[in-house]
Amino acid sequence: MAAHNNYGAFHGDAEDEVDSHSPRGQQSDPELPQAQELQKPRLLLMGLRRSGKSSIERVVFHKMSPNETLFVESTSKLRKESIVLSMDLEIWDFPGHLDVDDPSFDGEEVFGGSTALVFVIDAQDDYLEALQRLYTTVTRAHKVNPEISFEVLIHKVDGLSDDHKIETQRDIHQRISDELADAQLDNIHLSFYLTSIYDHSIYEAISKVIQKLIKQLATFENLMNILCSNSGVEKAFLFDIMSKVYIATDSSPVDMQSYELCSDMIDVIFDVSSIYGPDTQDATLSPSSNPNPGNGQGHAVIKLNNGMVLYLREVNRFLSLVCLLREDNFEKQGLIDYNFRCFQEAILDVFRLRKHGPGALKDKYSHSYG
Ligand SMILES: Nc1nc2c(ncn2[C@@H]2O[C@H](COP(=O)(O)OP(=O)(O)OP(=O)(O)O)[C@@H](O)[C@H]2O)c(=O)[nH]1
Repeated sequence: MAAHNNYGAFHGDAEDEVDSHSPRGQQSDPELPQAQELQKPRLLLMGLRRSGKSSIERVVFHKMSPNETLFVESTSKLRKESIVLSMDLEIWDFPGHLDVDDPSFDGEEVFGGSTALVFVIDAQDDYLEALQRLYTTVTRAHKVNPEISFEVLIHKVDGLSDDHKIETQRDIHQRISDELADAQLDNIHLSFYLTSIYDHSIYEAISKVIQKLIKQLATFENLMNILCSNSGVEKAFLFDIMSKVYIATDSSPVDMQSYELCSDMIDVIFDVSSIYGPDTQDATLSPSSNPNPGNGQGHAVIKLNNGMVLYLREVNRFLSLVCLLREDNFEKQGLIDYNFRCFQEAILDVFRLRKHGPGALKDKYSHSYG
């Protein structure tokens, strides 16, 4: 153990060794791209002390309730975690006192193998020190790994008025852009999100961060566009059901209200199904607390009192599609179901192709292989 190592990570004293965690007892799905054939994307969570990093990770990936995070202890050493969602992911949660200029910090190792750096700024606090840390972290990381993406969460905005939120984002953006420009580093791109664990904003932001890690995102989006335009669907989200992160949506703009409705549907359906649903192998929808996988056949409908319908269809045991459409269009449910089956098959083909290469679909599309 390195005596003066203030992040305790790479010399064997990390708080948790890379610990394979799958929420609610899941195992990796052989149908999905797995770590051995993909390099597992690694997300770094950084920020000052008590900015809310660990809370974000616990709320989104461990289903901790926001109020419980009040009792989360300050992180003293790096926590590494391996998360199995619809994709494998590694998350490294750094303690707030981490100094990337400290000689014991191995920037090559940390930034070299990482895909995204999520920097959390506490918007309820004076953020000048955080901006200074953001600048040093970003410049160091970019030097080591120009491919790494920078995601800045302006966090705890639940305490701010709408005007104040916008002003804070503008100010933070301006200050960091000026500093980077002064150092002639304006080629570094940072994305900003206003977040809070007390509403859906944190899920939306993490969804966007995760989507950047998905190489097949454009294919998923295309498939969703085709499904929506041929089925009269206004908006559709492909959700990772355990985290409620959406890994893809169609290309129409995301409005927060539709996202909240679709995301809440997952909670409602899985809560109801965990109480009233069958708890055996034939469970069609796998309830949140039920380790039995769904079989990709589950579906649920909620008719809203404003003439809209929410329609959920399970794609496989990790993913569900949630659509928002007009009740009139839902009259052609047979057509929607047929289109959904084509969509489901195409999504699963993408995963097979990714895992096994073009040969995986040889029998199915023999004409295209000569
Ligand atoms: N109001 C509000 N409080 C939050 C939010 N997110 C986290 N917190 C609170 O912020 C405090 C610190 O959260 P942590 O997750 O421990 O922060 P951290 O960045 O991991 O802190 P260190 O472990 O010291 O690096 C906790 O009391 C959380 O309840 C948020 O969105 N809004």
